[in-house]
Amino acid sequence: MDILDKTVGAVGADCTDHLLSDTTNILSNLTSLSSVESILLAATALTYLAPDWPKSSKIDNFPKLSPTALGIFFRNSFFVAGGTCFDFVIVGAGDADCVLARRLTEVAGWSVLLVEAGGDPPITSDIPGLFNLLARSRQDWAFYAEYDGCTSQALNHRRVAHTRGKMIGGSGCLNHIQYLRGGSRGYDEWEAAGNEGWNWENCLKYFKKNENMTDKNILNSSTKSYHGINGPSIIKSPSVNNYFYEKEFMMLKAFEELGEEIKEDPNVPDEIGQSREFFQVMDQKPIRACGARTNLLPIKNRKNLYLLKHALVTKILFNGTVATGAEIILSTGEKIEVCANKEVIVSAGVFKSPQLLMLSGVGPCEVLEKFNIPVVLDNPKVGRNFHDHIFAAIAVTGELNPATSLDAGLSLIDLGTFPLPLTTGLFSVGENSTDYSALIRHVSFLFGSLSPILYYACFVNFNYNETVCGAILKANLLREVIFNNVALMNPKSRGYVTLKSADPVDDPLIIGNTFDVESDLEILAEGCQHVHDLIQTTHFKKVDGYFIRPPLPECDSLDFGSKSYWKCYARVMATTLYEPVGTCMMDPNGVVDSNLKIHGLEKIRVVDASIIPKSPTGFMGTVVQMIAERAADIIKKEYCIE
Ligand SMILES: Cc1cc2nc3c(=O)[nH]c(=O)nc-3n(C[C@H](O)[C@H](O)[C@H](O)COP(=O)(O)OP(=O)(O)OC[C@H]3O[C@@H](n4cnc5c(N)ncnc54)[C@H](O)[C@@H]3O)c2cc1C
Repeated sequence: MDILDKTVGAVGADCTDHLLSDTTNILSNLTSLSSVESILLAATALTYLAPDWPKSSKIDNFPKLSPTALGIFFRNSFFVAGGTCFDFVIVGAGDADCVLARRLTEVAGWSVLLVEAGGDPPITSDIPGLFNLLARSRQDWAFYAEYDGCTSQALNHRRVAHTRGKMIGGSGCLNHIQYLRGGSRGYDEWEAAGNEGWNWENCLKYFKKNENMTDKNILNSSTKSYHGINGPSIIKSPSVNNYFYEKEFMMLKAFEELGEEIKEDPNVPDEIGQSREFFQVMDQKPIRACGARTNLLPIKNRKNLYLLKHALVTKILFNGTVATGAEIILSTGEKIEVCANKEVIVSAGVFKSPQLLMLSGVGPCEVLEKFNIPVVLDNPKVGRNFHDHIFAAIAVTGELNPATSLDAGLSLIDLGTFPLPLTTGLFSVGENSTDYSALIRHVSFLFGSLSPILYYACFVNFNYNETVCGAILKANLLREVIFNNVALMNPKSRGYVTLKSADPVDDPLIIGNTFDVESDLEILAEGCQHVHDLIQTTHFKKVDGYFIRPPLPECDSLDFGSKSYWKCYARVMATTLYEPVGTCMMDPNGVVDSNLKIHGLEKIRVVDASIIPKSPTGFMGTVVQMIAERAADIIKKEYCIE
């Protein structure tokens, strides 16, 4: 039985239940396009060599020995025995962990063990244009939120698909590597909520510390002072060819006609404006420059760095309220325990971190009791405050030009043209155009006609159903499609993550509560309507561009263009922009304090996207790397290391 068949809750009274509609003929023809993708993949793979990722430490039944001493003799093949002690045991080797590993192992006297459930990133991760293929692959945890009976009916199985990386580098190795920090206000709000030191000025310091901006235009501009040039994260704008340059310019112009300002540099803290995109891409080669490559690879031979791959942390061990280590299941099925002299750092991401804490006895008492988990600390906030940048897609057609498919296809090989997104920007809806709470971000992706990548993006990445993707792919047979992600930046609704069972191998239970607060839906609906108006601009009129209106049984009886239509559209089309946060919230009354230590416990911190109390308007990978940079400094300071 398909795992998804287990899902699907009750359908709300006012929501029509239309699960999967008729498959179109077109669609079945288009499935053969995956062979195009295979050819492109094979051709592109030839131009790459897989990097020599750090080796996993060997596991043996050695008695307790100093890992540092062993490391001297067994570089890359040292032993981690049950009971071995490290100064820091880090759960995960994801986006935050790679930064932490780099910074903490700078202290030669500290030993650091990363325990990662996945293995090495595959070649599809290296090639930026192929990141779509990683969704639902072995490297994706592939979580799904529960159906709430009322939203996201246009998705397969009516469930939001939460892709999360399961490999060295975590989600950073399958994300879209767009580099966007967001506005200053988002960070200042963290401090205003009682999280001392987490303000824009301080965060900027750590964004810069992490950054190696290589874009010549930015480095020669007045915004240079906002950027770092000595950090590990390589940032650049893609060197676009004429085709993409022209399209980028066209989109910026179209948004300008809709009344929006054009910005040269999206990473200065102004809130509102449209700009082209910046990415984490290697400087000379178009290879993903995610945290694993830029932070972990360069330090893989440090003698105080230890790594266990294909190893799942199943429990944090406590002595009273003091964290002492971790229980780990190895790929062989063997269970071992390691101990942490200084700290355990939980960095397993927004879904797995709260799950692991609960499995270890830290969380809401009633949940722990339900699953017979001995209580270490009753904290009702663990798993709460879950929120995301929810988006609805507005797809419009561009030029009627079959030849562009060649350009789009070739862009996978000529990676100088990657990535496909053209522009991004923030705008505000509602009567007050500077209303911060009503901010919307759009990301516009261009797909040349007959694009296999659009097929993947629609079905696999965004998980839209056959009816929706059928309409979009039909339009794409002969025309370019501009796929706009219209995303809510400051949602008030909050969901939660909790346990499905006491089995650490089980997925956590994810409840989105997406539009619990009605104004969230109203703002997203207005955003959709605004982006739909692109078709009224000069370029789109010239090329007879149109909005690809997918058949939506829940909405089709409503007046097209009315407020109620757009509200219905936004509700039914709602899905994730992959930026969930908040489940181990940093707050004086939350889960961690401003030093990221868990309230009420000792020798344990959380450092990942789960600590974000309220989503800023940037992309979360960018934000998480900054958080890890600052966390490393906080830790060093506590141990009096300069
Ligand atoms: C498809 C997609 C596109 C995105 N696009 C962008 C973008 O363009 N720009 C951007 O800035 N952000 C983007 N993001 C968001 C960004 O990638 C994430 O927010 C960020 O990487 C999260 O980092 P993290 O450290 O919190 O978690 P992760 O990077 O997910 O790391 C968690 C790690 O812990 C491991 N783990 C979990 N549980 C255990 C356990 N029990 N034992 C051992 N290991 C465990 C996981 O396997 C994983 O490696 C995107 C995300 C996705 C999924």
